[in-house]
Amino acid sequence: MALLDLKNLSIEYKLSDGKLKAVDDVSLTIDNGDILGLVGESGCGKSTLIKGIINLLPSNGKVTEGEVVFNDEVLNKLSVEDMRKKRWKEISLITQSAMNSLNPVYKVGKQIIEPMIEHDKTPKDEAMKKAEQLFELVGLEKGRLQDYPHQYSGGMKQRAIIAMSLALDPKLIIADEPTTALDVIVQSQILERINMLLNQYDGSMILVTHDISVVAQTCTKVAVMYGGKIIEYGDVNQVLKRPNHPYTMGLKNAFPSLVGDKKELISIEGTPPDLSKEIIGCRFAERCPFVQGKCRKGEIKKTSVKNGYFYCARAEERDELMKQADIPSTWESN
Ligand SMILES: Nc1ncnc2c1ncn2[C@@H]1O[C@H](COP(=O)(O)OP(=O)(O)OP(=O)(O)O)[C@@H](O)[C@H]1O
Repeated sequence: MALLDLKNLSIEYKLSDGKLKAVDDVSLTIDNGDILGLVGESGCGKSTLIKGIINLLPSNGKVTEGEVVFNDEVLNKLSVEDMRKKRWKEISLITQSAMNSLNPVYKVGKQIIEPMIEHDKTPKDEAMKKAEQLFELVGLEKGRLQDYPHQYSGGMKQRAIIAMSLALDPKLIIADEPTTALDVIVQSQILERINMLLNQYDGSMILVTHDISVVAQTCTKVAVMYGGKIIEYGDVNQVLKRPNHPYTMGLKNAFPSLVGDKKELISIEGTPPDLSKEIIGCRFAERCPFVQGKCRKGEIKKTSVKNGYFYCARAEERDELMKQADIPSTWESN
């Protein structure tokens, strides 16, 4: 049984003059120990998807189809109160704005140990010891536990929130661009340490990022989102070494490789589609250098591969497309 199973999940926002399908028929699974990278450009539906998973959609947002199954329980049918009980202990969320959720009137240490004492009935001195270890993990001095949030910089608050979200050994951490306020080296150090900690108790993580290099370094699985749909999903080694979808091929070209030779970075011209309009055919067609007539017609079929899938009308020609995708001139305005 998977820890998290998203089954054909669709989410819509109501607009004053219509609706917007921000998540379209998304399916994926996360097992214990998996670190899933959810990548894609701004506006492609990543935040909406994670808000849908934890039942935190704004009032105009709604799951219109599908299910979020976590530990054999359908989360999108739970009451707000039942869902609240699961947060922190079972599923913990780290967002950029979370750093504003530190309470200014309490010392940071108190805020970290309180959930351990309340939820897990951990004795106070043990909780404090764990808080110290977590601070070490995120690179904060333990003496800082005695400070108030206003004595912290933005980056320090971010680290404290990460420590807090790990305090109850949650089964699943959902981290929405958790380290972008920090510099690149610190980012990768912290992600590596979170990984090590999760490894100790087989915890899992969904890491939302627009940076495919971070995924390569941190994740076991990857879901590439574009225009509300996961257009490619699978094991990280498979997807990043041998991408099947032209958008993934393009993303790979657009980020520096962490290992290996320096290569020319090629950006993908254009912008993602407007999700408030109906999209017929492939949603990447407007920007795809390999677009043909058949890409603009009807539903694009799903092609299953080992441990994953992708949606491309030219799936059979994948090897040839990959060769062309490696050539910079392929991506010049088409
Ligand atoms: N409350 C809302 N009401 C209406 N539309 C919304 C709302 N929130 C997001 N959207 C729209 O849903 C789509 C997906 O947005 P979402 O924030 O999920 O994308 P994202 O990939 O997380 O982007 P970013 O990386 O910028 O956070 C966008 O078209 C966005 O404008």
